Amino acid sequence: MADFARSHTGALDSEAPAAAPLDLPQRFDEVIEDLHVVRLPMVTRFRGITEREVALFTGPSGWAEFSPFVEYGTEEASRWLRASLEFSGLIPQTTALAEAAPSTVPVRGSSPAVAEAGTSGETVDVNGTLPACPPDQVAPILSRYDRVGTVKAKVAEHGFASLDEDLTRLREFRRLCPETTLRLDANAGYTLSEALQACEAFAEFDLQYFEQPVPEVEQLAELRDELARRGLPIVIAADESIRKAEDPLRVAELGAAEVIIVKVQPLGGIGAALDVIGASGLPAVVSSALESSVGLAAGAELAARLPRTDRSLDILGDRVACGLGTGRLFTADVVAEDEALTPVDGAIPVTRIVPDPDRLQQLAVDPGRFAWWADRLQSCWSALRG
Ligand SMILES: O=C(O)CCC(=O)C1=CC=C[C@@H](O)[C@@H]1C(=O)O
Ligand SMILES: [Mg+2]
Repeated sequence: MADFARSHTGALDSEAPAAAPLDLPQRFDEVIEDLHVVRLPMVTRFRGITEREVALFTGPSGWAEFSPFVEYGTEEASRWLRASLEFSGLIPQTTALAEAAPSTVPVRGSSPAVAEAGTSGETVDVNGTLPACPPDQVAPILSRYDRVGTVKAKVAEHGFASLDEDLTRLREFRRLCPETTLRLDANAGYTLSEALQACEAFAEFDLQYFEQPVPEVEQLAELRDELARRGLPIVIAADESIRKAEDPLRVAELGAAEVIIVKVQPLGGIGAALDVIGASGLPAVVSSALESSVGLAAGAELAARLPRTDRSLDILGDRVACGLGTGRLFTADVVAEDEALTPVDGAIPVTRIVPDPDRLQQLAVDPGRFAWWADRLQSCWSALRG
């Protein structure tokens, strides 16, 4: 049993937990045998960070990752915990998940601790991710992805002020990769009028879609109307606007996006994500939340179960390239390179990951950070109990 911090303050965010209370024991350490917290160094700054802390634990179905970004409060982070508990088998799968395609997946890693290992050999396509970087970094970053057919580039890191740098980086990208499918992601970095100017400027790059140019759902809808009025055929995707069960319906009702980006942990699990996709009726792309291979495995399982509609085929093609290639943004992972879910020829396998104990030790955070994560886990656990 891991040595969990006992100094839990019990201080929760004031809001109610994200979904119906779960019937869980009072303390999570009565259930979780083995908790590890590791720090993964990144090859470059991404989303403002250069290292990523993630917590890993195991349950009846195998290893799962709990890795809300450190600034997230308990209410939001407890959805991430619900996802990890479901993936580890510590809480039952939701109906959508249980009813989806068969779930026998192979196991990779040091010791196949999960009995139901299969040999499906299934893979899902991924996109490369190009962070906001100087133009001379474009080639070295892309070379880490070898033969990837789709790239997602981050723009608007400093809002509209980044536009010139973004255009220089994207021109360098197009010079190097004239045929590669390109997506952009502004992480809600523009106002509506800035987004319109940016779309005018980005139209030359032949985009598959543009992810979350503006923060609000209503602004996304207005942006789409105005793009149509100006005859700019840019497909808008919603990412930050899709976090709770009710969000996709609102996005669909307002016509705010033509594509939704879904992430397993923020949405509360694979089953919840499938519900969200079903409710919206919109084409979906699965993205990572910048996870270790353990967390990426849950994303790959969801990606393998994406419904394919005519609209999805039309916008996203035969095989949806998901944002699950982010293993390439780290310099270390919890399994050896040849077992990690890093893309090879633009795809990753659908498989369960068992971390390597030596790596868990080498990458472990210091006791203070471990105690912080154990405390956070307990807070989220208490919130889920309601
Ligand atoms: O989609 C990808 O290619 C990579 C994942 C990615 O972009 C993200 C991962 C984690 C946090 C987010 O800020 C970011 C995103 O906005 O999609
Ligand atoms: Mg995004």
